[in-house]
Amino acid sequence: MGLLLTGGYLLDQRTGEKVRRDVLLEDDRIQRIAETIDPVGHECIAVNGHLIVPGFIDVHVHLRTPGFEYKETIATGTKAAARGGYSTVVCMPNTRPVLDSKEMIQFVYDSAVKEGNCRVFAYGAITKGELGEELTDMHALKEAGVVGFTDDGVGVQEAAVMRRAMEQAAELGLPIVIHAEDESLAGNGCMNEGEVSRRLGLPGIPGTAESVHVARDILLAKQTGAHLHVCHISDADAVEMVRFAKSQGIRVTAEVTPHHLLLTDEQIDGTDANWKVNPPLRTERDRIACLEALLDGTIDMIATDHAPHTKEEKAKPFQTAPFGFVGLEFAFPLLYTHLVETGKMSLAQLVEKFTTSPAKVFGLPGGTLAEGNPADITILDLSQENVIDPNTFASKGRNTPFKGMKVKGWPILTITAGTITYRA
Ligand SMILES: NC(=O)N[C@@H](CC(=O)O)C(=O)O
Ligand SMILES: [Zn+2]
Repeated sequence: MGLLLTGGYLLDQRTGEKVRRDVLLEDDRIQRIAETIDPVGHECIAVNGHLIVPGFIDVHVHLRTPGFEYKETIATGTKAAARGGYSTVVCMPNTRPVLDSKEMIQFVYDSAVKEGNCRVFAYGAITKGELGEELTDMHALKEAGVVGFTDDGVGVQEAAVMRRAMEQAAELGLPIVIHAEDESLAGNGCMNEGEVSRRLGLPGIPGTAESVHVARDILLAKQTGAHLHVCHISDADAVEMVRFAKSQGIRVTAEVTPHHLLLTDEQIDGTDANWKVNPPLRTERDRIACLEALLDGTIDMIATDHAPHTKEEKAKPFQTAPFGFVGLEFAFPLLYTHLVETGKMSLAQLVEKFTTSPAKVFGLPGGTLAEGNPADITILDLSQENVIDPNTFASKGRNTPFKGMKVKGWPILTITAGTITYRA
């Protein structure tokens, strides 16, 4: 007996057209895709004309375990992921202790088996304790199953440390995933440096704090042959560097967040730390550069940088509150509404940035719907319109500047490895 999804539509990958298809799942695989499939002997779910897409993949998620379980746990973070239509997340190592050893990776993977609600992969740290000094045992981390290396949350300050990390990563065939931030330029900034920060009298983080590291690491990737992946790109010059690197055949990929595609520093009044994130919301010029780069393929994928913090932490003054937004539970409808419904990008293109592209870049399961592939599936109701209401979140974090926004195109069913993980 299989699980049969009847009466739904798939997106034709070539034409972007919606085509009527039944989809049969057996165990953890897609068994069959056809115009009609005989329901006899199967458990049926009537999809009622909704859209069937591959389960979403988010390569930048802070699950906060171990050490910060008061912000998020693997149980709550992966439940939030399933509600947002995600089948797979890759979690960040800036936990306490840092995920910088085989044992810590194993701990996260064991916990995910026990309490997870989607597939969980982890990055291992580049340096021990994310202190930027001593390289981790990257070989051991690979054996433990990491999908890449990052010191996310902080930049690796020493170019020579990054060079050695890239040499190792190139040998191991895994990506170096960068949080691009030069601390000597970022200083104690709390928002983008520019007209708005000056008007508000708040210390700024210049775009160069990001672009200088992106440029440096592209050159090191060229030198070492490592695959460089740029996290949460937000600065127009950094985007231009990635475009140039790709044109030169340097192995670089990049992700952008929903907030850097939709928001700018002009919307910040300095009173609400739910608008504080790193990298900071930048200018309209930067935002447009990110959007154009997403459209022309310079930016490969969308990642939420889901970074939960407590209400108390985010109630602090703008200068002292922690950086970060949650994002898993509404990323798709948010972008569907603002990018697809407004005609800026096609539905097929948006889905690709949530699925096929991250799967391909990181070699993750899922990402495409085909017979024999993993049964990782999301069903979207493109006409359903809801308000983003933090009180309904499964995440412990409520910190989002998108609160109260009405958006369309919500996930109504998520299936991971053939198991229903969310049903509206
Ligand atoms: N993005 C953020 O503003 N914060 C992240 C760290 C990070 O992704 O850099 C966090 O861990 O809270
Ligand atoms: Zn980061």
